[in-house]
Amino acid sequence: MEKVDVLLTNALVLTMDQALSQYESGAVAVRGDSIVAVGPQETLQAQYTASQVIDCGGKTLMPGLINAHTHVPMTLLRGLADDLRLDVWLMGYMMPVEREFVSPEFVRLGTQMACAEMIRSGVTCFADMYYFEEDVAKATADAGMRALCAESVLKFPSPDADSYEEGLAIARDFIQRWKGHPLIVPSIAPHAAYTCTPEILRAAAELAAEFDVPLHTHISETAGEVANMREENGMPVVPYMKKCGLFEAKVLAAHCVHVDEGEIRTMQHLGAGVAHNPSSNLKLASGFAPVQRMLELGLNVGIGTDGPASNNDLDMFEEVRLAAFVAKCVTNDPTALPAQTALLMATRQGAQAMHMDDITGSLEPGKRADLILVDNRRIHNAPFFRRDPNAAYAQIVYASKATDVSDVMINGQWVMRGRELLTLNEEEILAASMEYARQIDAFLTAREQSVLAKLIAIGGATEEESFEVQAKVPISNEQPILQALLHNPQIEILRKRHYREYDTYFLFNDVEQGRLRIREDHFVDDQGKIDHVRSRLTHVGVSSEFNFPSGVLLSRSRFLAPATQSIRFYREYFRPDEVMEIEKDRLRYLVRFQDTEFFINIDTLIQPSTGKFLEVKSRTWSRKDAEQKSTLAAELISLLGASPNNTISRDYVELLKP
Ligand SMILES: CSC[C@H]1O[C@@H](n2cnc3c(O)ncnc32)[C@H](O)[C@@H]1O
Ligand SMILES: [Zn+2]
Repeated sequence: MEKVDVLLTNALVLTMDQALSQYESGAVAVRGDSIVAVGPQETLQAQYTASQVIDCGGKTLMPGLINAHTHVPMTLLRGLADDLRLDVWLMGYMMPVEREFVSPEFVRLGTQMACAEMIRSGVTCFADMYYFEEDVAKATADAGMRALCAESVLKFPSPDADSYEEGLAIARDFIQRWKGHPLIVPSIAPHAAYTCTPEILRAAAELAAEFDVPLHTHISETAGEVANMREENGMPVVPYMKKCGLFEAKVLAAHCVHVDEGEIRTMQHLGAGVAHNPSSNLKLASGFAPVQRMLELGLNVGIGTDGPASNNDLDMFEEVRLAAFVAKCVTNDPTALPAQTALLMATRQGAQAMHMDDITGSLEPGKRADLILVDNRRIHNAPFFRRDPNAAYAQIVYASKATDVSDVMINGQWVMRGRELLTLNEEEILAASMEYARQIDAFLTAREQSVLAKLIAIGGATEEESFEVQAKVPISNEQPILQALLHNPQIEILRKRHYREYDTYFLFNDVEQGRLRIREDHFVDDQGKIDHVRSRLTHVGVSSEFNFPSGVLLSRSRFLAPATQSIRFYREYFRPDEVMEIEKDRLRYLVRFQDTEFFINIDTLIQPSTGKFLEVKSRTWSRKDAEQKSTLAAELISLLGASPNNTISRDYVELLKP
C-alpha cells in the first residue's frame, strides 16, 4: 500500500481531463501539493493508505474553477459607478479614484476580500492584472490561492509608476523575484493597445519571453476601440498587436469581443489564450465575444469575471452559466456551448488559456491538488440523473450555485472546510473595506459638485486666467472689410488662418459652474481642403466684465485641456443641463496696429445661421492697458468700415442662446 496525505472518497468525481472521465463512486489521492491518483473508489482504497480519509458524502468533487481575467483589488470599488459606458466608467471614475486611493495597503485589502469571495465560490486560481501586483501576489499567497499575477504597464502615470519605463522596471523586478513560487506565476500586463505605445507592447512581450512567463492584456473590448484603431493605424487590434511583437510572448487576451475570423485564426496560430467575460461585456454593453467560432477554430478560451467593479462580483458559477446562455442566444442555437464545454472553459481550458495547464485545471495525477466539493443534493439542484454523462455538467452549470461549494483545497492545502474559511478573516476585511468606501464616497461627492473638479480629475487641464478686450460687430458682407484689411497701410498682417470651427457648449443651470466648450478646428488650406484638425476643451469660469467705450474687458479663468475623448464621452461624463452647438467659418488674422497685436476674426455663422460678424480681440494685462486697447479696437473697427456703435460685447454662446 502506498502512503498519501489525503484520500477523498465517496464522491462524484468530474476530472475534466482529456477524456472527460467521470467516476460516480470515485476517489482522489493527494500527496503534498499534488494529485497522486484519480479513479474508482475501490481501486484507490485498495492501493492507498492516507493520514486523512475524507468521505465526501456523494458530493461532486471537481477541479477548482479558474477565473481567467480579473482585477482583484477592485473589490474595494464594487458598486462605485454603474450603468455607464466603458470609457466613462474607466476614464471618468475608475482611473481618477485609483490615482487617488490605490496603494499597497489598498491592493492587499482588496485582494483579501476577493480571495475570500472566490474561495467561497469554488475558485482556486485566477488571472489578475493590476497595480502594486507584488502586494496582490503576497496577499494571494497568504490566502493560499493560486494566481497568474500581472504587473500593469500603461503609457501614462499610474498609481505605482510615474512613467512606463518605471512600470517595466517594476514588472521585471517582480517577475525575477517571484518566478518559481509554488502558488504565484508572475507576469506582465500592458493594459491595452489604447493605453500603451508600440514600444511598451514590444518591451512587455520581450520581457515575458525572456522569463518565459505569460503576458496578460485587454484586446478589442469595445467596437469604439476597434474603430479608433482602424482610423489611427489602418488595421484592427490583433494585427496591430502582432505588428508590435506582442505575440512573441504567451498571451492571455481578455475580452476579444470585436475580433473577426482572421484575427481569431491569428491568435490561434500564435498560441494565444482568450479570457471571455460575459457579465462585464454585457453590463458595459460592449457586446458578446464570438466564443462559438473561437472554439470551433481551436482557440483556448477561458472564462473570467473581469474586475468586481464591472460585474459586480467574482462568482464563476454565474459566469459559466451566462457564457452558455448567451452563446445559445447569439447563435440562435440551443446546442451551442453545451454545459460540459462551458465547464471545461472554466477549468482545464481556462488553465490552457492562462498557459498554466501543466499544473492546474483538471484532476489528473501529477497536477497540483486544486479541487472543490460541491453539494449537489440541495433543494435547488436535486434530484440528479446519471443516464447521460452530460447531466453532471448540466447540474453544475445550470442549477448549482456558488454557495453549494463546501470545501476547497489549493496546492494540497485546505482553504475552506465545511464552508468555513481557514486563511482569511472576513469580518476584519469587511470592516476595513467599509472605511475605504466612506473615504472614496467623500472624494467623489466633492468632485461631482464641481464641473471644473471633474475636468481636472480626468487629467490634462491647465489653468490660465485670461483677460481680453473683445468687440464684435454684425456685418452684411465681408468683402469690403477684407479689402480694407488687406490694403490699409496702418494694419500689418502677421498671420492668416482659415478654419471651420465646431463648438459644442455644455451649459449648466448653476451658472457658478461656468461652462465647457469642446472646440474642433478644421483648418482649411489655400486649395480649400481640410489640412488638419485640432480639438480642445476649455472650461470657462464665470466672467466679470467691465465696459469701456467701444469695447469690453472680460476677465475669467480658463482651464485648457486637449479634447482626447469623444463628445459623447464628455456628454455622458459631465451631464450638462443644456448642449449648444455652433458652427462657423472663420478667417482669422493676427495683425499689428499701432504697435499692438490684435486678432481680427471674420466669422460666418453657419449653425445656427445668424449672419456674419467682425470680431476684434486682444489679450490684455491691466485695466489701463485694456482701456487703451479698447480705444484702439474701436478705431480698427472704423478703419475696416464697420460701425463701432453696433458693438456687441457678448460671446457667441450668449448671443445665440435662445
Ligand atoms: C492596468 S490593469 C487595471 C486597470 O484596468 C482597468 N480596468 C478594469 N476593468 C477593465 C476593463 O474591462 N477594460 C479596461 N480596463 C479595465 C482598471 O480600472 C485599472 O485601471
Ligand atoms: Zn479587465
